[in-house]
Amino acid sequence: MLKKELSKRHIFGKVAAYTYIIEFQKRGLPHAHFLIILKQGSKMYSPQAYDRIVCAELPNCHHQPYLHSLVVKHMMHGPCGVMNPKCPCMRKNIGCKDKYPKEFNESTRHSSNSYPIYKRSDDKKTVKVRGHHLDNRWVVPYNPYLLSKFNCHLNVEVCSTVRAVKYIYKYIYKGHDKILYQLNKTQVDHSFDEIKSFVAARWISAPEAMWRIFAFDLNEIHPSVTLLQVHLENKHPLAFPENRPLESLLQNPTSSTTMLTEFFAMNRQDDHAKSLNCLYAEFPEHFVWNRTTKQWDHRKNKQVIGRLAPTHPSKGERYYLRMLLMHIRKPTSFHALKTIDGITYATFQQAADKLGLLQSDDAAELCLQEATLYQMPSSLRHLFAALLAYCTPTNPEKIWLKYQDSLSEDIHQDKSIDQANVEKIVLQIIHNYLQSMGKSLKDYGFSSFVPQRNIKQLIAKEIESEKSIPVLDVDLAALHQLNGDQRIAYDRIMNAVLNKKSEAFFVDGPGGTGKTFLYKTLLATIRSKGWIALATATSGVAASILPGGRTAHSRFKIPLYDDDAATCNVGKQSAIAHLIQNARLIIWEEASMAKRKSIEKFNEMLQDLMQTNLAFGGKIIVFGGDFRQTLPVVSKGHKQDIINASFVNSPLWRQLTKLRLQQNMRARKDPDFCTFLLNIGNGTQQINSSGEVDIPASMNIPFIDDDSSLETLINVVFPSMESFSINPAAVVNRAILMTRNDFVHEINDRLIEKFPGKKKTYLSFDQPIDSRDQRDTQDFLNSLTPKGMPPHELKLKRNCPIMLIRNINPTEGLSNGT
Ligand SMILES: Nc1ncnc2c1ncn2[C@@H]1O[C@H](COP(=O)(O)OP(=O)(O)OP(=O)(O)O)[C@@H](O)[C@H]1O
Repeated sequence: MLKKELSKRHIFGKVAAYTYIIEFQKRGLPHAHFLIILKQGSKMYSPQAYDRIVCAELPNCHHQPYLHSLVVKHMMHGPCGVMNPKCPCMRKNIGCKDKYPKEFNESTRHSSNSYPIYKRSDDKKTVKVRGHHLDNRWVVPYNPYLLSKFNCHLNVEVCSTVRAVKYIYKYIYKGHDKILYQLNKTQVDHSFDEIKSFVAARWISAPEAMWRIFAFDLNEIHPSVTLLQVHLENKHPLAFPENRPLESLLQNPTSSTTMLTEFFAMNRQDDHAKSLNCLYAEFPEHFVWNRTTKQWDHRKNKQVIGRLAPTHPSKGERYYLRMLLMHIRKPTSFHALKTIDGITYATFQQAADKLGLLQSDDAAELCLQEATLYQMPSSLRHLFAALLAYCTPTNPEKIWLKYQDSLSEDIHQDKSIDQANVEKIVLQIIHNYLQSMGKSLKDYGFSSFVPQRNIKQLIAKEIESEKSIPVLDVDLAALHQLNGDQRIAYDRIMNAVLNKKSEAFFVDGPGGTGKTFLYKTLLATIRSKGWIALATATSGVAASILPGGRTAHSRFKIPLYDDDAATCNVGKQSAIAHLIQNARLIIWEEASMAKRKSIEKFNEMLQDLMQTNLAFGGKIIVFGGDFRQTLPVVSKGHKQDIINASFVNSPLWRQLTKLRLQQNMRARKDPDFCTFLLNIGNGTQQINSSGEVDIPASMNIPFIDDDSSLETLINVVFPSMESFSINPAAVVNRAILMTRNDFVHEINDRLIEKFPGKKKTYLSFDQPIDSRDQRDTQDFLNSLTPKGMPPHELKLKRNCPIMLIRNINPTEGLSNGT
């Protein structure tokens, strides 16, 4: 009925789109979150327009007695705060999470990043709710018509800013609450399979069960969205049963038909489709995809929106194909998409360039041009490789030709090398940099470039660079400092290495028990004998701590994305394959943070290289980590998804020899802190009545007010900024963790002001797609802080710590996260 009021009777105006989700909470009663997007002519832009729909005041009890009684009954918040500290909205130190009571306001006005601030007059009118007298500051915004009609709690807000809209979307898509429970049964055989006993479960109350039994809608998006396939010619995914003969699959004509190929076919053969002159994205508005016949049928009713599957620029031609599909109407084939003004181009990229769809490479060029003024050729080559890898310029060869001289200046000095060879050498160096980032110069055009194929030379280079990793005396001497547990682990591992006995280990130790100390000792011992020991870690930061460390993903070319079919990209004849075959020991630190699939793919690659079915190809591997610390990151995953993705869930886990380190070496002088940390990790720390762990008072900074408490925290963590500027290493061991990006920016701003030295500010340049919008949108774009991007205003000082967010040069330790 509510849906009908909104979308059929248009009580708020003509509706362009809506989405809603039904939720069940607390005692299980259903409620809906509805987001309505109005059509252009109906959109509200002014506070006066908001007032026509939303009210946040008590109505007049004489003129509107019914409405007044409903507001009192359903729309008064709390009371909370001092009147009722136990109200469910109350949060420690913050007060009411919904920020009630609100302020009095003479009139409705815009607010910077949330819902509007509604009119709440200070008219001294109060009502008695749950034993307390409440005024207009406690009224939850409502719509008088809907409230009177439905006689229930119905909060109506105007989403006047992008942030408010994003918040609502988050609400709508956040999914259901889940709980995790463990089944304990009497063990007959005394074996307890920890993994199997974890089962994902959803709490369903009786009303929700009824809702589902009657198959009522739980959510809806209107218009619905059809996702359209985007693939290169004959490169579409095909699903088929495992035992189906490949021949029959190939003979089946529908094996080669997809949404895209049939879109082309319709544009060639169907008169209606031809007359529509559609873009691919518009096509589903008129035709519906029949999955069984794999054909587009004429759409009779229902409104839908078409969306092309997103593609990242790094996907090369597929990205440019998508771009063309977004702009070319009624294409009849892949070939037709490449044909512009009668000329057929070799690639989709060239066609897109010809159509003027590609951004100019100005920014990349300007950056290189500026750098040529003061940087040495070797740094310039690094920069050029980074620009290729991260800025995806549209015409890299053109930029290369323009700056070739500056990029080759040093090699040119060597008069024994002729011009043609200088070019080859410089391109090879750039190619090598790109390879360390998992890319190749070939990915960026450079059709005439032939990478150095002399495999013997490449093998020698890889082995040479591993063997040249310096062995530090302190790491060698550390052998005599190992504590009892470390010594046992060291002896077990070295015994396997010396006797070439295939075995895989897992070094399990809570933070600070000296895992890294042990790895460094092992690496030093083995390398000092002239043998190869590969040091890898899941994260770039951990890898940078180990001598010669690389991330496991980059070292073993493990696929980054969860693609079941993908394998480690290590050819049997490649230099890396030889390096792995020759390695006496492989260390993988922070394996607890790696996804089990990555480790399973690593195992398959080793079995393939070593031609054996033994676990990890019979190599001696030392995995390490601490499952009490960070687990694998599963995007938008719930606890159960994270547990499922963990190494412990892999069949390989059972094949590892577990070595335990227990003595905390980092905090030997603070045993209370050690015990506290360990208890948290083990889940044995006592919890309070709300199910939370109380942080001991000695570790807390008392809350006085936002400003002074934050200042105290900063002073405790960074007591002397002066000393850090002399000894930069001291500062990188300290950090303040925050829950939100805007808090991080606020603290970074404060810290950089305190840091000694002259401040330098770097500004980013934001550009809207349509340059005519530059004036209106620039400030807004500058205010955005998307993840993985530095802020618009980046303030730095010499020696201040920074964290890289790209793999600039992994071989030199400049990887993401370091
Ligand atoms: N046997 C030892 N003798 C002296 N110092 C040690 C010993 N073992 C470890 N340490 C020191 O203790 C500190 C913690 O060790 P380390 O960083 O190796 O622990 P970790 O288990 O890797 O910790 P985390 O899990 O937090 O990374 C380091 O400063 C290290 O030098």
